[in-house]
Amino acid sequence: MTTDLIITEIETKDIRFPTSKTLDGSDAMNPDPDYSAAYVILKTNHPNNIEGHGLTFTIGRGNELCVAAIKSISHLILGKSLNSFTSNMGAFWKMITGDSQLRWLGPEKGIIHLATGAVVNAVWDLYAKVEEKPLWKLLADMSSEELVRCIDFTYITDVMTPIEALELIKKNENTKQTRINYLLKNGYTAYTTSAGWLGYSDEKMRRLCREAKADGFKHMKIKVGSDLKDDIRRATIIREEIGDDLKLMMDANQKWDVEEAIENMTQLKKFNPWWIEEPTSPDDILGHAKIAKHVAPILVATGEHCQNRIMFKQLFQANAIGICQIDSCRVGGVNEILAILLMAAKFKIPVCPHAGGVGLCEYVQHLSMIDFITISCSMENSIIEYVDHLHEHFCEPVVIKNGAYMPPQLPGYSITMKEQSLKDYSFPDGKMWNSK
Ligand SMILES: C[C@H](O)[C@@H](O)CC(=O)C(=O)O
Ligand SMILES: [Mg+2]
Repeated sequence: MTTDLIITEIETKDIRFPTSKTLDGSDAMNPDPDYSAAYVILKTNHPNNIEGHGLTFTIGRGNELCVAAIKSISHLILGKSLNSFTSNMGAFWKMITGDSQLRWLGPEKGIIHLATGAVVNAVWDLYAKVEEKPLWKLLADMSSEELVRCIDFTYITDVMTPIEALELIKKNENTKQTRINYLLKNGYTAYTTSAGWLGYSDEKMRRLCREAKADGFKHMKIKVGSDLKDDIRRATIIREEIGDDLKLMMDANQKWDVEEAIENMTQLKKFNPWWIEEPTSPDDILGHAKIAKHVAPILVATGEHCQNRIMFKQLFQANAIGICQIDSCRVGGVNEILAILLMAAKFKIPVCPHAGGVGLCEYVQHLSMIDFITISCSMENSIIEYVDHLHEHFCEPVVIKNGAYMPPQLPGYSITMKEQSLKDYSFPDGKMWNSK
């Protein structure tokens, strides 16, 4: 069937969850997010009605702009066969990001690139469903040559060429199965952000810390950046609850200027944070490098707002980050993620994906697993973010056991939402938004 599978119709949806009511997901820069998804469904002529699903994450207002951008990209794939894309996934990605008129809106950044992420991920979801494999397995089963062919190396060949990528992947090709077996048995270590949202009361934070510890988490992240005195109070509480053995990470969500970040981290270093995340503007590569130099051995982490592989390349080149936080839909989907994973492996920077958002945990587990199986082939200092929200809306929600993500089993990219959830949380007409 693969050869004749045609994308016959493309549906988009504006899905929003009112998380601002409970302040889940709140941080110093984003005090009241409504976790949202610009959602796309690729319908096909498959006899079993197989569909490709994808989403890009936003935090509420403006989600409609991403939906509109997805609609604008749709003409590039409507009526085409899946096989015409999967026969050369790198060329497919170049085609999607290379539309001569749409490209002006980026290039490869902002709303148009968020929409690209949704569409590209939906095509990968469809591909994996048709092949009847979870995405991580689809990628793991590719030959090194096939995997490298998925990547557009434009603008990164000064750091990573296709030949170098092939050498890097081939080195560990023969031991892939050992790592797959390891994952199936032990999973991939998760860390939790769920206790540390900025809008939570001290009591709630204490309770969630205890629960997270009991659930087996060994790493926790808290939000900082609103007021230094509050940051110190909250960090004190967290350390009281989790003790000195568990690793603590801090996330400032871009709140500080460069010097301010250095000064504030001087005050916060007594809590022994492992990393400081998004200390300043995501576009300030030299600023990150300066902060990294001054706050060492605390590592600088960033990526959830890093718009493309070229920015990641420069962060690596400038020694600006010690942790690479890929985001499954901020950049243009799976293909671009593979390029970033390869560069991270070359620079020996651990990858700890961003997953604070609806659907992001479901997405990124596949990416870390493929990194471990075929690219960096290491889990040293690599952990996946976990947030305890909205998983009930997915057909295959993440499974966490003893603080680790277990490999997804169903075909696809785990991002298909339940029909009822898509209906109820549709904005503005779904029953959760329109109670009239
Ligand atoms: C607005 C989001 O919840 C953001 O705070 C997530 C984030 O920074 C993270 O998970 O890291
Ligand atoms: Mg963050």
